[in-house]
Amino acid sequence: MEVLEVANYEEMSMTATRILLNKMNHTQKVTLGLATGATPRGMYQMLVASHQEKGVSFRNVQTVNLDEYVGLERHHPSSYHTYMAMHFFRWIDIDRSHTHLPNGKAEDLTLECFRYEDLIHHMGGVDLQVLGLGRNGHIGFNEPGTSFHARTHVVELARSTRRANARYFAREDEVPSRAITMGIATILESREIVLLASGSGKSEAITRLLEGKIQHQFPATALLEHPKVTMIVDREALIRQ
Ligand SMILES: O=P(O)(O)OC[C@H]1O[C@](O)(CO)[C@@H](O)[C@@H]1O
Repeated sequence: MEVLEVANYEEMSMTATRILLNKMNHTQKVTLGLATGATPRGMYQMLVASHQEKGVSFRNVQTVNLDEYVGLERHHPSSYHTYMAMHFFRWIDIDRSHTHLPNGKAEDLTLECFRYEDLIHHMGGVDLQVLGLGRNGHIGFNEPGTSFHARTHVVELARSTRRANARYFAREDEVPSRAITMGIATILESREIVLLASGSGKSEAITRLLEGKIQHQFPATALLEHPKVTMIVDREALIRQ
């Protein structure tokens, strides 16, 4: 795992943006795995700016997102479908039929998980996966204790995760209790992974990850098994706990 230490959130976002644009430049049709949450927002802003100000095109890009809440309509203001549209897709020239998220409203959720896995496979796999990091070490919505062999599946969200994400809902009890997420095995099949972390809130998680021991109670340590991971971490997140 390569660790890139950067000064702050802006520099983290800029470094991630550069890596994505470089991948787009060197691959004819690129499949990006995308994440939500507060962390990648700056990166999306910079990617949008590169389209609007420098004419970078996303026509050769297809995307798959890591996760979506179960039970939310795609147009719900707090769904990840809405997040992606508002922060990224609506501002760029990507073909919207090439952007994919799990359907949290599917009647048969098990079937939806299989469909999503199949879709990723037919897209040729993920060239570059962007990840945020949960304070409890989750990646996607893979909570502590999740099998590293898991593929796309339905998860019960940890209380701490629901609490952390309550800021995106009117009330904490409106945060869905379940989500569909790519599994750790699905994530590890990406050809390349970029993990982003910024701020003191992530420093405990980063300290644990940098210990370098694989622990099922800390899902992000699964990344230690992947041959091409770049971690972009700012100074605050690197302060040892
Ligand atoms: O970037 P944030 O908001 O700190 O969230 C970290 C992680 O938690 C999630 O928001 C899920 O709880 C992920 O989507 C994200 O990668």
